[in-house]
Amino acid sequence: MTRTLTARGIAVRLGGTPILHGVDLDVEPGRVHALIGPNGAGKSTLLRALAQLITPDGGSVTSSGTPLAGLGARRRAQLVGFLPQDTGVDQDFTVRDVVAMGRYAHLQRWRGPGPLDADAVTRALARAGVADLAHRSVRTLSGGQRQLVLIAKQLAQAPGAYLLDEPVSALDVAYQLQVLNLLRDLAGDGSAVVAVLHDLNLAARCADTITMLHAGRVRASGSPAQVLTPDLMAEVYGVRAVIDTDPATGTPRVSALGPAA
Ligand SMILES: Nc1ncnc2c1ncn2[C@@H]1O[C@H](COP(=O)(O)OP(=O)(O)OP(=O)(O)O)[C@@H](O)[C@H]1O
Repeated sequence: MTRTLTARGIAVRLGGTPILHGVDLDVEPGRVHALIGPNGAGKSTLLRALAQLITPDGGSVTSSGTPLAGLGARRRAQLVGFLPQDTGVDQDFTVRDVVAMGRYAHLQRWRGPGPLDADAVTRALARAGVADLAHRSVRTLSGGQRQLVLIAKQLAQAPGAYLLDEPVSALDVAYQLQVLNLLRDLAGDGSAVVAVLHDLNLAARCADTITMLHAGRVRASGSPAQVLTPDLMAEVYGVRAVIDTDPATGTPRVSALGPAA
């Protein structure tokens, strides 16, 4: 399912405080789009608004022209999937059970899962690299393993757009690369992918486009080379940074050297 995800003028207030001020975002199918910005810039809030987990006070989110607001949960889950930043799980489900919950979006009303759903779950477990954990209780997993399991759940859900809040924050370097390659593969399949990434060099390597948020507003949006500039690093992060080209990957490389002058 190839669908464009578009946000226009997203405004959000939380606890009476304005957090997002008219944010626009365009994510094309087949593209990985990174959201970056300092702590508290509003990245998670924007992702939650895109996923309709919070109702924006203004603006709209559409999937290839279909407004997400007001859709039923099942239809919405076909269009967008969300990986939260906090992957804590309280209940005593097996890994396979959790991944199978991703199939909810595709089950017929009054019908249980069928062989196609079971196949989709098996493939998702394998693709996320957690097939060997399938029968473990999620409560017994490490933070990184839980992150991979929730990514597998999204793969089973197979939405039009994947929204991932810091999907590699708990992962070791090998799994970081595995997940970032997976995001590229999902885009290659025609999905729209939006990921909050704190590691700017990983964002530069993985993303086609980057949006930089600052204090609830889009400060810059474009290719990694357009967004990762010394001026914006100084203005938005308050750091003096040298940007060169990583000789191994050919993508921009950010070296933060100290506080901005
Ligand atoms: N429920 C809430 N009530 C009031 N303010 C909130 C609430 N949730 C978040 N905020 C505030 O909204 C702002 C944006 O938070 P958000 O989590 O979206 O930022 P972020 O860019 O994802 O940050 P981080 O990189 O630290 O995860 C912060 O100042 C935060 O304190």
